[in-house]
Amino acid sequence: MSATRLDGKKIALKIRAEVAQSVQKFVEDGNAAPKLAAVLVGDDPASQVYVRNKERACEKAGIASRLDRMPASTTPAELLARIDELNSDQSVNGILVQLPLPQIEGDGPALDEREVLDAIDPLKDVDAFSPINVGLLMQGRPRFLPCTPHGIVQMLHRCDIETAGKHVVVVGRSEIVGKPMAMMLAQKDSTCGPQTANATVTIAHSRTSNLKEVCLSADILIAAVGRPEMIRGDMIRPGAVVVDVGINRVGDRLVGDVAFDEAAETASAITPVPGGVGPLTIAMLLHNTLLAAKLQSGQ
Ligand SMILES: Nc1nc(=O)c2c([nH]1)NC[C@@H]1CN(c3ccc(C(=O)N[C@@H](CCC(=O)O)C(=O)O)cc3)C=[N+]21
Repeated sequence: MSATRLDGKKIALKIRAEVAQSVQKFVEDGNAAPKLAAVLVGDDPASQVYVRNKERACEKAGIASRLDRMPASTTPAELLARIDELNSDQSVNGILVQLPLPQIEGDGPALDEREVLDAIDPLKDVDAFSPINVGLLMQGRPRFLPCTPHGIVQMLHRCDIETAGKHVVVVGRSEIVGKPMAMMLAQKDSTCGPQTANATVTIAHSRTSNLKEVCLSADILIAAVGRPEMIRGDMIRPGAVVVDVGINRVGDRLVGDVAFDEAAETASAITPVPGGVGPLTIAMLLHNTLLAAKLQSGQ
């Protein structure tokens, strides 16, 4: 392996320490500690782990949290009522509805993710999934930045990886990662984070016919497709930076969207899974929760 391993865990701990310091200052200035409300519907084991990790990270940063567990049989009306309650609860600064929502067993009405996310007060939308926050980002005047793409931007910046003038290929076009990631890297100057804009961006996806050629033209390749190890070594341009957003459970192993060992032969730098992008997502969630508290206190 010749590539540098980009240690997301270490960078995330640094960011979390910075957030903790800012939280402390915010509280010393006479404000209540920021508070995050997480809503977990159903009992998906992976979601349980994520939500617990988020709670623990909040606690370490001095951020209060509450977890609302709701059964998989929750109806849309019940979930929307809970979100309303959190929207009007002045002590709650950030609201996160853990995705994916469970698919209904039996014949009750299905939970529509879009409808649920649309119901979250945009000022408390720490995931930045609401149409208002997506629109603001699109227009280059973001309020909240979505956690995973923001974490990637922070990592590139903190590892001195320049994006200006570079060709970035984003593989995947999800609302959560691919689309906002592409938009952020194409922005002018630093509207979406320091020194991490002005890239030439290509969005590739499952219907891209010449995926290998497109990937081979990337200076920075961001894989966010959700298919285990689909990006192979022969798709990496020598010296490219590879960012692996994939979190795939294969048996009892956690693997990314990139075949790490192959890609590391050719790349100049690469993020591992685990220990890459995942921890950064949580760090930026804490950042957004503090930002939400500041916005709501008029700062
Ligand atoms: N409303 C909402 N917001 C989210 O941000 C959200 C979500 N729903 N649903 C699920 C996905 C996934 N996600 C991860 C966050 C951290 C790790 C993470 O820290 N992973 C560790 C390993 C964790 C493990 O071992 O399972 C790592 O990569 O090193 C992974 C995945 C946030 N998501």
